[in-house]
Amino acid sequence: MHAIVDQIQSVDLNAGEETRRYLDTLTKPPGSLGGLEALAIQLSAITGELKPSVTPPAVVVFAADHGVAAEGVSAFPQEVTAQMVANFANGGAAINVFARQIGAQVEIVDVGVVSPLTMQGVTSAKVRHGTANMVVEDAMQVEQALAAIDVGVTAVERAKSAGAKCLIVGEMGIANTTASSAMLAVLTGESVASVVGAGTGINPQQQAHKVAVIERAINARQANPEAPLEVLAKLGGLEIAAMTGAYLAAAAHRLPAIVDGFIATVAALTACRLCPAVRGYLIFGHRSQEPGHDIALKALEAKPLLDMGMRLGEGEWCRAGLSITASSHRDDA
Ligand SMILES: O=C(O)c1ccc[n+]([C@@H]2O[C@H](COP(=O)([O-])O)[C@@H](O)[C@H]2O)c1
Ligand SMILES: Cc1cc2nc[nH]c2cc1C
Repeated sequence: MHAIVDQIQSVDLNAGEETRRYLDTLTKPPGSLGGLEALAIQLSAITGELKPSVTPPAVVVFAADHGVAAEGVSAFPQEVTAQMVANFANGGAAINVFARQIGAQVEIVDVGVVSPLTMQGVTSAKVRHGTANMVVEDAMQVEQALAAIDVGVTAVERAKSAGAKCLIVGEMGIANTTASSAMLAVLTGESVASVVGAGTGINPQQQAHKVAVIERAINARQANPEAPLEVLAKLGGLEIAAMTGAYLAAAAHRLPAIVDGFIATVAALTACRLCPAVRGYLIFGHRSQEPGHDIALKALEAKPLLDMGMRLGEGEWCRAGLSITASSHRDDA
């Protein structure tokens, strides 16, 4: 496995307990701030500090293409991945607006977009030009999955060196709900039909086709559910691997990491299967409209902070959620 896993230690439960005791000294019935208190306790356990700060935050968006897009599983064509990367780089996407509002730097990382894409504002870290079509062959080799994990690790290390105190990970990849649904079905043993949703907005007929495509891929690839790296390589995606690496690195460097959306949660599940101690470092931002998200959250015993019907995937939670997270530790009352 990637060497970063050896650097991961469990969160500091004693620091969490100290914060719980402190919260109980404040002028309110013990525990009456519910989830906000749980968040404050978790942030202390992550950082080891009684009053940690989550600002400034960093947003990192990983982008890559998926060979399975050729099966007609998305409402959008593959070219949209590269178009959106250009949009992120030009500051015109939703995540740019939200990031500006919370004072976050944004890094866009090309970990495997099909087109060449050399433009200012995009970190070029292509492991390959999109994955292969998982119905026909393994999406990628295990070595490529490891290289993509490494792209995520180094992006987090850059953000930490630049002073980030919390990490918001987003993604862009046409057809990546197909890849994540396939991974999730194998990792949890749930039926494909129960995890698959409309993604970017396909109709019920196209959704039935998407289920059939994923079932064919799962049968053809025969990934071992107990081997997360194999599941990632055979059925996953380059940006999903990079996000997995980002969560591993966040844990290794004791940075709170926000898991935002369905694809991100499947990457988080993969990271936790690779190293269970990662779980304590993850904060679940919001509940996506994608039906598989509930299944992934249940597998992680996670309760998201917000439920607003969002299903973008760029890191959109950050605008609404960062203020909640930050307020759990504001000491100006
Ligand atoms: O994060 C989510 O919950 C989410 C749910 C549905 C779609 N998306 C985004 O839409 C793209 C994948 O959708 P699709 O239909 O092409 O598989 C990809 O760019 C994701 O960022 C994201
Ligand atoms: C337009 C568009 C923007 C996105 N942002 C993240 N995933 C996306 C998918 C599409 C299709």
